[in-house]
Amino acid sequence: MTRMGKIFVLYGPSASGKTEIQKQITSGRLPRIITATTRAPRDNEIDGEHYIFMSKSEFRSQIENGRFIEWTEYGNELYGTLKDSAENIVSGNGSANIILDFAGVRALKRLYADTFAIFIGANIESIERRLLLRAGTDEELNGRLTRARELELSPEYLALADAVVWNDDGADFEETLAKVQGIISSSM
Ligand SMILES: Nc1ncnc2c1ncn2[C@@H]1O[C@H](COP(=O)(O)OP(=O)(O)OP(=O)(O)O)[C@@H](O)[C@H]1O
Ligand SMILES: Nc1nc2c(ncn2[C@@H]2O[C@H](COP(=O)(O)O)[C@@H](O)[C@H]2O)c(=O)[nH]1
Repeated sequence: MTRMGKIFVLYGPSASGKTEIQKQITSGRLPRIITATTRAPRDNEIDGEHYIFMSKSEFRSQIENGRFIEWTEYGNELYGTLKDSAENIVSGNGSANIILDFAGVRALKRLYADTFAIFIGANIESIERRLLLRAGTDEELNGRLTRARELELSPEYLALADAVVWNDDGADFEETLAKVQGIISSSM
């Protein structure tokens, strides 16, 4: 399929700033594809806005019915992109943005040649500080830190990126945002 637009994927370690960046880059010209998850909503998260929240049995039944273009397991939870959420955007000519993990970036790149992956990184100290501020269990915190150390900050993970932006503590968030916006504008 020939499309004019691109799908900009933000990926990277937990707490690197993907969601904060996504809030600022999402617009009529660059809508966001809302994904689905079985994890519990965080305090500020609204069903249908931040994620489509569903039970594991519902998620599994949607997998069996072929409703996902891709899905993954992260921690002990399932995450996936529903065809319905993506189809208006990917069947048109416009661009869109989405947050995915490593498996999701690989899957989307296989499905859509016009996928542009932006790695949003942060050093492990920043990730740990931010995760400690976020309500969550010790198990979740440790799982996310281990995953960041062992996988999400690895050269293999970064190798999928078409562009890399670091957002460590101490970096001015506005500058991070300007870098991401510059990358998107010049690639759209
Ligand atoms: N440059 C920065 N300096 C300090 N704090 C930051 C910076 N950028 C983002 N943060 C903060 O870090 C926290 C994590 O950010 P965010 O939720 O966007 O991360 P994420 O990559 O979407 O995480 P996850 O993948 O775990 O959902 C938020 O509280 C956010 O405000
Ligand atoms: N492959 C996919 N990965 C996804 C999807 N939605 C989110 N994610 C990734 O999951 C982790 C954890 O997210 P969190 O909100 O619990 O912090 C993160 O890396 C996201 O990028 C999806 O539909 N498919």
